[in-house]
Amino acid sequence: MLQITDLHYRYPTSTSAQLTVPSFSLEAGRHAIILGPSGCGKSTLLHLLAAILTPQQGSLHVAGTDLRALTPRQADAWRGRTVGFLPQKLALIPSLSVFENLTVAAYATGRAPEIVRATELLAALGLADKATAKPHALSQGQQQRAAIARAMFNRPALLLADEPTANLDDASCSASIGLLNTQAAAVGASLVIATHDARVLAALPDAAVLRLGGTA
Ligand SMILES: Nc1ncnc2c1ncn2[C@@H]1O[C@H](COP(=O)(O)OP(=O)(O)OP(=O)(O)O)[C@@H](O)[C@H]1O
Repeated sequence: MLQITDLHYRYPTSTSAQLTVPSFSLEAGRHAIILGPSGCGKSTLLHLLAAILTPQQGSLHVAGTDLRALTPRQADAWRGRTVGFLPQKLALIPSLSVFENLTVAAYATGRAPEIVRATELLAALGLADKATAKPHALSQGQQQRAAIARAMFNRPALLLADEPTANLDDASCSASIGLLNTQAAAVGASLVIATHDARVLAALPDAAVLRLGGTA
C-alpha cells in the first residue's frame, strides 16, 4: 500500500523546515501510525501521502501509483478515487447538511453520489437522525463521526487521519480509533494515523509505527 524511499520535502516558502522521512513500507490492508512531537512533520507527510504536496526528492508509491509521476490534474483524480482524509480541523462545509457533506465527496470521483451509501454510513456512525442537520448543530464527537463518514464515502483504499484523538478523553479516544478501524476494515482500506498521542499505539497494537524525528 505504501512504499516510501529516501523522501525529502521542503516547503517552498520556508528556508528552514525540511522533512526527511525514513524508508518505510506497508502492505495493503495493514495500518500504520505516524508518531512524533508537534512540528515534526506528521501533517506534512499525510499531505504527501494524499498527493496534495509533492516531494522534491525520493520516491513515494501509494496504492500502486508513483505519486511523483502524476500531473496536478492526475493527482486530483487519483486522490478522489483512492484517499479518504480526516483532517484535524474537520473541515465540514457549514452551509451544507450532514448528508450533503457526504455526497459532495462524490464529485471528487466524477461519479454520481450513491444516496443509499450516504444513508447507510450515517446509520452505521450513529448519525441517522442528523442527516438534515447543519454541522454546527452537532456535538464535537458527532462532527468527527460525520467527517469519518465523509472520508469513507468513496470507499478509499487509504484512510488518512490527522490527530483524530486530540482533546479526547480516554473513552472517546478508544471509540474514535475503534470507528476508524471498523470503517477501514469494512472496505479493506489501510488506515494511517498521524498522532503524538501514545494512547493510539495501545488502541492499534498491530499497526506499523513510523517515527518522525523532526525537521532540520
Ligand atoms: N505551509 C507551510 N509553509 C511553511 N512551513 C510550514 C507550512 N506548514 C507547516 N510548516 C512547517 O513544517 C513543519 C512541520 O509541520 P507539520 O504541521 O507537518 O507538523 P506536525 O508534526 O503535524 O505538527 P502538529 O503535531 O503540531 O500538528 C513545521 O516546522 C511547520 O512550521
